[in-house]
Amino acid sequence: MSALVLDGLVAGRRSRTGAGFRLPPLDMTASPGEVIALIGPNGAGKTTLLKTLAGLIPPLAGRIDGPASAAYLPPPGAVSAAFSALHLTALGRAGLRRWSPGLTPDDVEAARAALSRLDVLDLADRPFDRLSSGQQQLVLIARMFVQAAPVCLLDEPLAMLDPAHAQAVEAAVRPLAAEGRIVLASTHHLPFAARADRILAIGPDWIEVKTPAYALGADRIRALFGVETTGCPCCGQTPGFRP
Ligand SMILES: Nc1ncnc2c1ncn2[C@@H]1O[C@H](COP(=O)(O)OP(=O)(O)OP(=O)(O)O)[C@@H](O)[C@H]1O
Repeated sequence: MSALVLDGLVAGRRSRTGAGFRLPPLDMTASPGEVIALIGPNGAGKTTLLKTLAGLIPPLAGRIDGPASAAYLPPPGAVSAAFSALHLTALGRAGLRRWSPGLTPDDVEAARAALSRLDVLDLADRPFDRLSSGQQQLVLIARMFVQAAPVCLLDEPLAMLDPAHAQAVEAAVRPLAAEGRIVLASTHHLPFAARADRILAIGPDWIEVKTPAYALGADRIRALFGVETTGCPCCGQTPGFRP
């Protein structure tokens, strides 16, 4: 799998008057197997950047080179589907095989394996729309496993989750990368960001990609959120760092 190379990428939103939202230029190379956490205050531009990387919003300037396809996981509650969890997971394979009027045995097998891997095979026959937010997140991450996308973009995967589901979702993220994918995940949960390989922080007029130890230092947290803390401004938990 190849690296994701951002060369002077400017993500933003155009407005009719031309004065839309615009992030500073971003230069970054992400390697296969890397987990990068996106942090920044509300409205900083995390979703805008992820959607730009997913090809859902055109860049305002610069280049995105590397893998041709990316899978985008929207924030919890954003996906509505009347299919079963198994069906929705299996549909992740739609781009990988010839057109078929229904699911093939291979689709079903791949979906069952992915759901089982995330310990949610018991949800297979449940309608996706009737699952809780945390259950839906796990199913959508299972779909990422069958999608085989080299870049996985997760928009606040831990939002609205209780500690147990947050732990389960976080535990599912690292294996996505361990299979050689590049994972970018936005979050307001700094202990989760602390366990990433690198942190992409979006400030008021700056953007930087640093180690967790640097990005979560008191100075950078103050610059980013305007709060005095060495722990997570949301939960007070002290971030831990990967060795
Ligand atoms: N569809 C849209 N059209 C125009 N501007 C938008 C649109 N969506 C978001 N914006 C603006 O773009 C800026 C960045 O928003 P974005 O959703 O990317 O921030 P975020 O960092 O993901 O925020 P949060 O942490 O609150 O989810 C904000 O000023 C927002 O108002």
